[in-house]
Amino acid sequence: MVQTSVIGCGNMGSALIKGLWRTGNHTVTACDLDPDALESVADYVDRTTSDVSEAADADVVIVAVKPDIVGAVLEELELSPEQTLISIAAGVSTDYVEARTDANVVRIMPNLAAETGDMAAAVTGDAVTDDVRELLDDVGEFAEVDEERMDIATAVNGSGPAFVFYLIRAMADAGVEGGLAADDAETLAAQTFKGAAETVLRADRSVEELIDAVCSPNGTTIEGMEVLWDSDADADVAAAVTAAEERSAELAAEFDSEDNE
Ligand SMILES: NC(=O)C1=CN([C@@H]2O[C@H](COP(=O)(O)OP(=O)(O)OC[C@H]3O[C@@H](n4cnc5c(N)ncnc54)[C@H](OP(=O)(O)O)[C@@H]3O)[C@@H](O)[C@H]2O)C=CC1
Ligand SMILES: O=C(O)[C@@H]1CCC=N1
Repeated sequence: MVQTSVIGCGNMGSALIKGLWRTGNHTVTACDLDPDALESVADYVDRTTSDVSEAADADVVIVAVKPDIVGAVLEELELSPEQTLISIAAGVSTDYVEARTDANVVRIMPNLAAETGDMAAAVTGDAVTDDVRELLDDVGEFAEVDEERMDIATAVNGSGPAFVFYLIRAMADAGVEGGLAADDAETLAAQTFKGAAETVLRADRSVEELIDAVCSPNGTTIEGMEVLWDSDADADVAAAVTAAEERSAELAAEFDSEDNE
């Protein structure tokens, strides 16, 4: 069992906690100042605390607070070089965290799907150990990337679920417009995204080949694809990703300038 602490049990921290709980490989301590946040994860952890120093008693400490709180939490957190500190904050560099702890620092950009064991994560840093890889494997898929790629990874897989939720909503709304019950439309749209994603991950065909496979000659899909190919839908998705990437870089620049003050 890996002793793991999660500091900050909001949207992302609680998703990681629930994902880790499902694996059965972790003894988890949840730490948050908000009693309601602790209450919401109490069924998935071994211990809850509002005291950061209690959360320090772990092999792996995941700091899952908002970026602007990371510095304050690190000030309170005394760790040794034998421990691993995982930082998941958007725009907060490995250097920023390393300068404030003695622990091995690993920077990860996770996503909300950790909760169901379907997380896509980017990880960076020299201290990525097999234990960290195992943890990431436990809750989904991961890619090891250079630190300079963390802004784009943040946009693609960190913010990405929101973009996909938006697309699911658009497809479900079209279903409702066509007469499906709202619940059915949402289930059909969401399951279609899930199935399509699984197909991409498992098939040995390219995305283009898979589109071809759905488009029967003189059939229905090609009519819809013609609309998409004639639209700016791909450019709009790319613009959303770029906007998120730029914001991540902006946050990183703010933290760098704080470091140099
Ligand atoms: N949301 C997402 O999908 C993703 C988020 N991230 C990163 O995860 C981090 C957390 O984001 P998110 O979960 O959305 O944020 P939330 O605000 O939902 O969660 C943060 C939690 O930390 C608590 N907190 C604040 N100060 C402390 C402290 N000193 N000690 C312990 N707990 C504290 C907050 O309590 P209170 O509300 O009372 O302040 C809150 O419960 C961010 O750095 C973000 O960049 C990364 C990938 C995806
Ligand atoms: O929106 C954010 O800043 C965080 C980081 C990636 C997803 N949510």
